Amino acid sequence: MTAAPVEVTRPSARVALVRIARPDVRNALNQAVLQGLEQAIRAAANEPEVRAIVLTGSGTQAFSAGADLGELAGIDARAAQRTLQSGQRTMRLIEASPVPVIAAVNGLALGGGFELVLACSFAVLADSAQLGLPEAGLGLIPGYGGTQRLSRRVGVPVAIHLMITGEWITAARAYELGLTPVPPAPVGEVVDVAVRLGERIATRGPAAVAAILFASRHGLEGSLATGLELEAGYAAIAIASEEAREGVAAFLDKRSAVFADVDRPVDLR
Ligand SMILES: CCCCCCCCCCCCC[C@H](O)CC(=O)SCCNC(=O)CCNC(=O)[C@H](O)C(C)(C)COP(=O)(O)OP(=O)(O)OC[C@H]1O[C@@H](n2cnc3c(N)ncnc32)[C@H](O)[C@@H]1OP(=O)(O)O
Repeated sequence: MTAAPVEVTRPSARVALVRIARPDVRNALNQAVLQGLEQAIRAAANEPEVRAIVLTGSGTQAFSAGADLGELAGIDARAAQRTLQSGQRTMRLIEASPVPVIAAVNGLALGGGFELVLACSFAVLADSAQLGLPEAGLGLIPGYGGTQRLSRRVGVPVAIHLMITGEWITAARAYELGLTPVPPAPVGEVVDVAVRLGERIATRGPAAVAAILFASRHGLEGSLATGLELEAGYAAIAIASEEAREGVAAFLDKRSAVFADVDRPVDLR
């Protein structure tokens, strides 16, 4: 019997802990994880006594290495679209949760893993953590909200640089960029720091907390919704592309991708 890819525990009465449990593949996000996260967050947010949810990865190497490239390699266009929509739905659920979700980033957060951090309302980074969006090197784009949420955290120039170069940033650099106001913590303490933050949040009025989360996003809501639609459209183009097939195959073959020249850029009309 395969272990559940998402585990939920209760480190304190008011705080639920949701852990991605696929350390052998750096907590990669396959469909089972995305659905498990959706169920876990929905269930925890619907428990009246839960005032905060901490989300982390198993092991100390990765929070999550992003979408499961092994699962992506063999899927057809319809399944790819389903995967895209499933991930977007999970991120949106986390972002819109009236009970704040705190990412306890215990290691690498790459691609969809970084997008998972960006969907959370709070983040505590391990000082050994690194974050990056390598999708363009796979012929993909950040399709789980990264093109919209990163720029809203760190500004468009930095977001574009990170998405196109695929460069990783350290936890210290992420803190400098304002990705989180919480200073990096030792990896062995990152969950405890996040749980303590959850307990502090639990002392605030739960209705007030939910209202602040909704109101603070409202200003972005319209543009965010439009932006996410635009991203979804371009992600759908990318996932059906020869570039993506070559990028994902190259990763799995443990070789560098060789992308053919394009005769024209993506239709920008
Ligand atoms: C075919 C046409 C394309 C169809 C596309 C359909 C798309 C559908 C929707 C997508 C929407 C976008 C979502 C998101 O924005 C996109 C992504 O997240 S893309 C993934 C981005 N992540 C990465 O590129 C990271 C890849 N991993 C690495 O770079 C390295 O593994 C690492 C994380 C830096 C760790 O390196 P090491 O410590 O050296 O360890 P290994 O490399 O040996 O890894 C150990 C083990 O884990 C497996 N693994 C790691 N990452 C992934 C992953 N993302 N998916 C699946 N498996 C992963 C790795 O293969 C090793 O396994 P083993 O070889 O031991 O079996």
